[in-house]
Amino acid sequence: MSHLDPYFKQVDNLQDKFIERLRDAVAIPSISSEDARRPDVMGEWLAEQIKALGGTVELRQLGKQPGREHLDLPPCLLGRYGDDPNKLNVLVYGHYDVQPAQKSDGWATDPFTLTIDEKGRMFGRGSTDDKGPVLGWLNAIEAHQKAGVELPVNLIMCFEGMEENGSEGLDDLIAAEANKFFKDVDVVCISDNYWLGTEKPCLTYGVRGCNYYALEISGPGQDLHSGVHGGVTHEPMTDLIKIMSSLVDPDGKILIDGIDDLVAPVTEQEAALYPPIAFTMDDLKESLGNDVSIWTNKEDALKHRMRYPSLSLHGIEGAFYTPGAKTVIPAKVIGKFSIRTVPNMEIDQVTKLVEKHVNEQFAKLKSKNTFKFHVVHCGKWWVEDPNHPNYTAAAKAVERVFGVKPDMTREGGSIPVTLTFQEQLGKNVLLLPMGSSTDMAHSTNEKLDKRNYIEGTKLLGAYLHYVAGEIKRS
Ligand SMILES: C[C@H](N)C(=O)N[C@@H](Cc1c[nH]cn1)C(=O)O
Ligand SMILES: [Zn+2]
Ligand SMILES: [Zn+2]
Repeated sequence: MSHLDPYFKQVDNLQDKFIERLRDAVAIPSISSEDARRPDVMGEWLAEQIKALGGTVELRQLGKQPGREHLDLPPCLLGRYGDDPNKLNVLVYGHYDVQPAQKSDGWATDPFTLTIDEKGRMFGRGSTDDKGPVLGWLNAIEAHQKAGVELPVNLIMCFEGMEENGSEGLDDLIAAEANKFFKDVDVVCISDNYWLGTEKPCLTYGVRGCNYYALEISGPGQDLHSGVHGGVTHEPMTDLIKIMSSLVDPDGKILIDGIDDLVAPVTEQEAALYPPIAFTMDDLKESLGNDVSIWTNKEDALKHRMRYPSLSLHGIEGAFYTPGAKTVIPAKVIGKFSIRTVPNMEIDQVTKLVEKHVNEQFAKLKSKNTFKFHVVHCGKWWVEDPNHPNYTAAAKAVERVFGVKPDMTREGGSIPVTLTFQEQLGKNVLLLPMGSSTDMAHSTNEKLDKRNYIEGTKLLGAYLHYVAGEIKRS
C-alpha cells in the first residue's frame, strides 16, 4: 500500500484547510430539535462542498416531522463520488445535525465558534458528533485528488439531518431506495462513535438501542404562587419527581418490573471478550471527569456500557431551572427519560412494561392532576459479525495509521440506521470511530482533538484502500 504515503502526506499538508472546513461546519447551528435552528442550511452547505469536490448530490426531502406538521424534516443528502463499475461501492453514513447547545449551559467558549486550545483540542458543538467524522470523508477525497492518488472505491454517501432526533423519515427513504440508489452497495462504514480511551482506536460491531419517553403532568390552570397555593393543590412537579424516582435507583438498577428478563444472558464466550480490551478505570475516570463510577472493575464498567440496558433521566420541561429562588408551582411539567436497550429487548415489549409501570405509579399517588405517557422515539440495538473482511480491512487501516491493533467494542450510544442498513441492504456494517472518550459529545465543551481529526482522516482514506483490497466485486 505504498500509494497511501502520498495520500497521508497530503492530509498533513492540507490540515489547516480541513480545520477551516470544520470551523465553517460548526458555525452552522444545525440543531434538529429546535424549530429556529433546523439543520437545512447545513445540508445545503454540505451538498455544495461535495459538488465542489466533483461529487454528485441530491437533497431528498423527507416530508413533515411527525407530530409537528408545521416543520419539514431536514433533507437527507444522497451523494456519490465515482461510478466505476469495477470498483467496490462503499456506503458511508453520517449526520449533520447536532444536539442543542448554549453558552449558558456551561460552555467555556461559544459552542458554534470552533475554538482551538494549546493542546490542539478543537471545541465546538458537532466537532466530534458528527461533523468532524463526516468531513473526514470529504477531506479524504480532497487529499486523494491533491496527491494524484485514485480513490480505490466508489463512495456512496448518506448524510442525514435528524439523527439526534430519532432519524425520522430515514428508514422509509432507505427502504424505498434499497434497490435503487443503494442497489450496488457492497459494504457500509459509519464514523459516528468514539474510542474507549484517548490512545487506542477501536472498531465497533454493536450499538445499544434507545427508547425515549416523556411523562406529562398538568393540573392547575396556570403557574401558581407557592405561598398562596402551596399545600392546597396537587403539584405536577411533586407527582412527576415521585414517578421519575421510581424508574431507576442511584446505582443504575432499573426498577421497572420485567425489564431484566428481556436481556439475553451473557455467555461465557462473550464474557471472555471484555478482559483483553485496553481500557482502565483511569480511562473511565478521565472520561467521566471525576471519580464517580458505579463500578470498581473494568469488566463490569464495560458490560454496563456495552451489554446491559440503562435508564437515564434527562430533564424536565416546564420546571424552574434558572439561578435564583422563584417560588413558583409549575402548572405543567414534562419529564424525559430514555432506556438504552440491548439484545433481546424488543422496542414494543419495553414500552409496554414502561407504560404499565408509570401508570401504576401515578395511580398510587391518588393525584387529581392529569397524566399522559408519550413515546418520543425509539431505535433498536444492532450487532454485526466482526469476522467479516470489512472489519479485517478496517483493522489493517488502524494498524497502518496508528501502529496498533484496534480494540473490538460495542457502543453504548445508539445509531438506529445501523440496523436499517443491515436489514434493508443485507450488507456488512462497520463502525469506524474518529473521536475519543474525552470528547464530551452531547455535553458542554464538546471537542475533537486535532490529532484525531487529521489521523482519523488518514484512517478513513486508508480503510477505503484496504477494503478495496479485501473484497472483490462479484
Ligand atoms: C453515538 C451517536 N453519535 C449518538 O450520539 N447517537 C445518539 C442517538 C440518539 C438517540 N436519541 C437521541 N439521539 C445517542 O446515542 O444518544
Ligand atoms: Zn452521532
Ligand atoms: Zn449524538
